Amino acid sequence: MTARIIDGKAVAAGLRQRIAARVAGLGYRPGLRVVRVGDDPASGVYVRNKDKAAKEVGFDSATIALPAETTEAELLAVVAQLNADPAVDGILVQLPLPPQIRAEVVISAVAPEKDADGFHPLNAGRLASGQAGLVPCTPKGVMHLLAASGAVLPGARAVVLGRSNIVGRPMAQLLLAADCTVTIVHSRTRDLPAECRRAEILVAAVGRAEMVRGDWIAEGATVIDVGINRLADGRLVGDVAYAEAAARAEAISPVPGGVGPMTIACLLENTLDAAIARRAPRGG
Ligand SMILES: NC(=O)C1=CN([C@@H]2O[C@H](COP(=O)(O)OP(=O)(O)OC[C@H]3O[C@@H](n4cnc5c(N)ncnc54)[C@H](OP(=O)(O)O)[C@@H]3O)[C@@H](O)[C@H]2O)C=CC1
Ligand SMILES: Nc1nc(=O)c2c([nH]1)NC[C@@H]1CN(c3ccc(C(=O)N[C@@H](CCC(=O)O)C(=O)O)cc3)C=[N+]21
Repeated sequence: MTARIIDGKAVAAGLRQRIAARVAGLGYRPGLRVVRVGDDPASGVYVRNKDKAAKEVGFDSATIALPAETTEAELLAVVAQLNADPAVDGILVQLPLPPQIRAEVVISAVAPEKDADGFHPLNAGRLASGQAGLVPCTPKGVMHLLAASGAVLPGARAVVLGRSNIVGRPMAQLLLAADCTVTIVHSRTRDLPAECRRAEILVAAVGRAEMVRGDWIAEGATVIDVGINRLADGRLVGDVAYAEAAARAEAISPVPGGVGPMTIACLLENTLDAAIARRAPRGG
């Protein structure tokens, strides 16, 4: 058996098309601002891709590039200005930040209703308590991919590999909200291969190139690979050994062309949802 490929590029293109159609009917351009501190080359590519995708769906999008020596207070002042700007619907502060800036302080300073990343503790708390809010883009993109692949979630055993605030934890919350039986595994888990082999749905977000081997995968599982790892030879690989896993899985997402494009499409979706919620408040 060789697995069906879950084509994130195609699913993301479809999502962007639906977003563009909704934007065309609005009568205004949703505003997105991406703030970048320093010039980490990897971030540069992502930031450019975000800006390009946002403009293509009709957003008013701009990147604010600040020097690497920017202080926390200076960054907070920029965030405050964006919070107060009525033309701005979505704010994203690109991570990682330089060491003199505390990421959690900056994340908490973004207005929760403009938090396009869904990283603010209020939005994280809403997700954990089953309330509506802005949801982190990468796990949200994974849910779109699972839906597109036809995976049946209620009652399914799902294993999430990784527990970061950006991917693993919110991923587990979304799968739980979709009625999966969820297990989170991490660096202190005793027997990772055995835990992963129990998964009907496996989401890998560890940041370790090809750590998940073929014999960690149950026959017929759906595998979503969030990992983006650049090898010494320049190749981009996921957290899953793709060929080995594809020999056992029923469906699998590739890297590149899997979760990555979905993350960007969901950033646009969050910004559009934020614009609609903020500009047309219920009862207002
Ligand atoms: N496709 C996309 O759009 C995105 C992709 N990514 C990619 O996803 C991956 C994960 O990102 P992120 O969550 O931010 O990473 P973090 O480094 O923040 O978290 C990694 C998690 O994996 C766990 N882990 C690390 N090493 C091991 C190990 N050897 N065995 C078991 N568990 C381990 C850690 O456990 P512990 O908590 O115990 O330390 C931690 O919970 C990266 O490759 C990143 O590049 C990230 C964001 C977006
Ligand atoms: N505040 C914040 N929010 C983020 O969402 C955020 C961040 N900071 N910092 C960095 C990570 C990483 N990330 C990716 C986005 C798109 C691709 C992507 O489009 N990847 C393509 C192409 C990859 C390539 O060719 O380099 C793919 O996988 O097919 C990957 C990774 C968002 N992140």
